[in-house]
Amino acid sequence: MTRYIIIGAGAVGASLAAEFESHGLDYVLVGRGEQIAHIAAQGLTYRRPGGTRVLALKTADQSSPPALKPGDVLLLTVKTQDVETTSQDWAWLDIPGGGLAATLPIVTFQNGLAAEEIVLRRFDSVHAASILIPARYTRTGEVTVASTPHVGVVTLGRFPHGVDEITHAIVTDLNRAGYLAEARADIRRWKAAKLIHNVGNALELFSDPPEVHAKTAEALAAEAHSILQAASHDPADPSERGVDLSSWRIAEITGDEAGGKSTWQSFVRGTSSEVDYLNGEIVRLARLHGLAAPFNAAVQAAAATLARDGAAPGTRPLNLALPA
Ligand SMILES: NC(=O)C1=CN([C@@H]2O[C@H](COP(=O)(O)OP(=O)(O)OC[C@H]3O[C@@H](n4cnc5c(N)ncnc54)[C@H](OP(=O)(O)O)[C@@H]3O)[C@@H](O)[C@H]2O)C=CC1
Ligand SMILES: CC(C)(CO)C(=O)C(=O)O
Repeated sequence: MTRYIIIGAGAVGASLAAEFESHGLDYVLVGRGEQIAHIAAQGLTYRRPGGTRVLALKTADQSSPPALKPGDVLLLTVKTQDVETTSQDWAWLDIPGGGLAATLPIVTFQNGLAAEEIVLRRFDSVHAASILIPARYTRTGEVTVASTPHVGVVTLGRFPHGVDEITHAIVTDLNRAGYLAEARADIRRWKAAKLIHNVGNALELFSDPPEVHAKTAEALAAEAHSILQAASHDPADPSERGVDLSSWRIAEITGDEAGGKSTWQSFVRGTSSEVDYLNGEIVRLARLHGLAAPFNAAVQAAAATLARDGAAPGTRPLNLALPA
């Protein structure tokens, strides 16, 4: 059985560990700070639509990683801004008995387009995952996943393109663990499609009325789509999915307010946000191609200044001037 080394014990990583534990897959969850110390000592409080469980998980602190074995697969579930350091820390670890961790397959779960390019500098077998999951981590030791009946939807492919035996084996294990997973040879198109959605994440940080947010989200997405196309990214269309999402839905879980995407969670926890790799990726691509992305640039700057000023989410309007 493959052992998965899940690096990053937040919303995506801890929920993967909880599902692997519940479905008999082998794994170790590697985290840092209070979060992993709490999970190791008291278990993970795992909230799902069917109820809340406290799960004892196999854990390690990043300061003393588990001894690696040939056949291990690394699942990278940190935010994009932590991918450079994390992949450097892991790539050059020895596998006792021979070889370096850089020879092991690694799966990048990050939103945006940057993670795979970073990891590919050190790892050969890079598998990119695009994950749709309403996972929330705002309280130490606790993760909520409100979707049902499947935990999340994962599209997975070898980066930059193709699928291999390892891709298929990981997809099989994710399906066993309760995810709706499929292998795709054109994973960059799926990552680009998800980014069009994620450029709207930052809107939850601002206090404008919902109808203004809805219009702003449309403008951000349209701008992202046209810049991605200009940069030859050809985002996938949802109709191309090989899995049926018709029964997949988000349920209400008592005790958690609605909304709360990953960017908002970072602000609530007072940690760094991924905005420079979401809206900032669109801005970067626009600049590389002699174009402009004014809406995404404005949202990136507004989120950055909110963080710079240590202001809480929801305390300022965005006040973005949209075309009539
Ligand atoms: N949350 C969600 O619902 C979704 C998230 N995603 C994407 O998944 C990726 C992960 O997001 P998410 O799970 O929300 O992020 P979280 O911030 O919840 O979790 C990341 C965890 O990684 C930890 N970490 C950072 N660096 C290291 C390190 N060197 N060693 C060990 N642990 C480390 C962080 O610790 P610390 O807190 O100390 O920084 C944090 O606990 C992101 O790219 C996000 O965009 C995609 C779909 C949905
Ligand atoms: C929850 C989801 C799927 C919504 O955009 C996400 O990708 C995020 O929170 O970053």
